[in-house]
Amino acid sequence: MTDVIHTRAELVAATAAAPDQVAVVMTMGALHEGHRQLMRAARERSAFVLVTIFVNPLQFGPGEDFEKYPRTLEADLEACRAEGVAVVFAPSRAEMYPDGPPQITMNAGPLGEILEGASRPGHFAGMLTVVEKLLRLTRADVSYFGEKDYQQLTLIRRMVFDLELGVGIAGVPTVREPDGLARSSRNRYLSAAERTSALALSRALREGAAHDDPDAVLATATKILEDEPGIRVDYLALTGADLGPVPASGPARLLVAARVGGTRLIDNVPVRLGKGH
Ligand SMILES: Nc1ncnc2c1ncn2[C@@H]1O[C@H](COP(=O)(O)OP(=O)(O)OP(=O)(O)O)[C@@H](O)[C@H]1O
Ligand SMILES: CC(C)(CO)[C@@H](O)C(=O)[O-]
Ligand code: BAL
Repeated sequence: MTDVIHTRAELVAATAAAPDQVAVVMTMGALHEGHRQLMRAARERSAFVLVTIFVNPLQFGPGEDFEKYPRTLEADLEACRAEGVAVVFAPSRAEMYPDGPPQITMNAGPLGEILEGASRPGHFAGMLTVVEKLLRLTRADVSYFGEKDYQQLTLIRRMVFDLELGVGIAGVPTVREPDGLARSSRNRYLSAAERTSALALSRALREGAAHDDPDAVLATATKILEDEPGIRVDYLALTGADLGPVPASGPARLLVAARVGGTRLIDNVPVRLGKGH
């Protein structure tokens, strides 16, 4: 049985009665296989999985897709029931921000300024603010996030470390379509032709990551992206696994963001640099 609740009072009652650790999966709804993988990972750890569904206005900039973001609550609840989720918390905007937009918000620091942060100013401050609130409101023991949003995951880990939030953060590898496209709620905006163009992102990352030399990684990925006329690349970046400088050898990350028609997509993969890795 999955309880669907909308208020803080109901949330307090639900978590007080939790029979196990509170394992939280935070989402903006329009649930797909990627979200379901997070729920399954959470279920392995706890009998009490709580999913939040909230399209957080604070993390959307002017001209972004806050209004048109897909809202599919009934189908989302079906997915949560099928995954054995104990509680779905789907608050209204007023429930989350009873006094309007908060005056005190998170500062995402220097890691919040690069890549996604450079393209979406204020996005990570808004994201961290709601994640911190949801960690507290749900009394989470552990929370699960996808590597698809790798910079988000990295920043959440950093916030938990820097602010001693005392909650576990678990990362889950990106779930892909059989042809490689990373699952995303925004994929449903794509026409058939755009979806074909969008495949260049995962192909560029996959073929780039097959190399162990940074120049070859970037040259391979760049060529594939340049050869696809249906996309406009926002960034392609090779970083350390912590999003810092590229190491001479060892784990690194290759990240991309691009517009396909009117849709902005992101993706990333791990890379092993240096011979013998
Ligand atoms: N393909 C995926 N594989 C693994 N985790 C995912 C995937 N897609 C989303 N997630 C994770 O699900 C959680 C909720 O993400 P969100 O609701 O924004 O979905 P989304 O599909 O990333 O949406 P969008 O792409 O439109 O931002 C995040 O932790 C996110 O990283
Ligand atoms: C973590 C999150 C639910 C916060 O709004 C959102 O950024 C997302 O869906 O990845
Ligand atoms: N998936 C990250 C949330 C966002 O794009 O706003």
